[in-house]
Amino acid sequence: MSIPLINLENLISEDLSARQAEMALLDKACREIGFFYLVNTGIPQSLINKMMTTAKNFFAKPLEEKLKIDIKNSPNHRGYGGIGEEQLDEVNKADWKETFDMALDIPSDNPLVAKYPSMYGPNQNSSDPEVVEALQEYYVAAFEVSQKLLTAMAQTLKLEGDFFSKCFKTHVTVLRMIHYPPRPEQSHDNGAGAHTDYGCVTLLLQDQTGGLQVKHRNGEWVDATPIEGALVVNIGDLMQRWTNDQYVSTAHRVKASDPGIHRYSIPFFVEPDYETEVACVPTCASEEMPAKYESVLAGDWIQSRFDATYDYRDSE
Ligand SMILES: O=C(O)CCC(=O)C(=O)O
Ligand SMILES: [Fe+2]
Repeated sequence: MSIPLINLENLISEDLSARQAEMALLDKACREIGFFYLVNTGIPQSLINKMMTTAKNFFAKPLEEKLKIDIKNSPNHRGYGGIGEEQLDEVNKADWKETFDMALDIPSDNPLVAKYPSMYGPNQNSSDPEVVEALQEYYVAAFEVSQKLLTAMAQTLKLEGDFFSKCFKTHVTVLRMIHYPPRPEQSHDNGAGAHTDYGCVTLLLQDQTGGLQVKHRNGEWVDATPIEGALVVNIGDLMQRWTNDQYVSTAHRVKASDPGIHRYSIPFFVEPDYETEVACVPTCASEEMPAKYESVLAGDWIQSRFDATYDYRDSE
């Protein structure tokens, strides 16, 4: 079993037959494994390289400096998360990784901030302007890719093209940088514990180290071997729910890095406006296959999943 490859250029092609052929591949990937490589994304290699350098530079800063923007001081989950902060696998050890999260910077006087303070609000930025600038540039580029992809997914599901993308006005999409330092002892094999992602789709930029594994339906763990210039895309739980389990949100994990190895990855968690009502899309229900889930607000759903994985949120 391998992870399929989807060409974004074909998905947005003027040539109808090229587009339909790629849409069929996309549909199959979303239904069967929920993971695919996305190539020809239009994100320049220079920006990809800049992001990898940015991640290295950011995490190489002294802990004291990173802790000035500690995620524990952010009501809306922005900033730096130290090693051990997150435990994605509820049974095994905490993840051997450090993280940085940012999203749309919403001024405190926006009513959405008062209404949903744990999701909306300002970022906690690095004091290094180059880091801030690179992250902002990449956020815009990755968002553009996500909207093209969601449009293609809507078309593939025989919905209006803007069915998903219209739900991204004040969205809660998160850009994260992750550093997996070498594991402290041979027995600690958890870079990121086995989990599914919460949102619509995740676009992952990874370095060339490897370590990400995807759980196939037959129980086998498949390596998501890095491909230069490609993003690894996966379906999240919200999209699975939205499509009545037609598109699958698949478990994945990251092995901890070996001695001397540092791995960097940059996921972009594509998540719609908080108040998006997520109810079974019309083309995914029928008499034989009735809607399985109650409608839910996207933000409430994501929030409930967050609470399960972050220790420091338990007391809130
Ligand atoms: O670092 C990776 O390759 C994947 C990370 C991941 O799955 C996540 O943060 O949700
Ligand atoms: Fe993930």
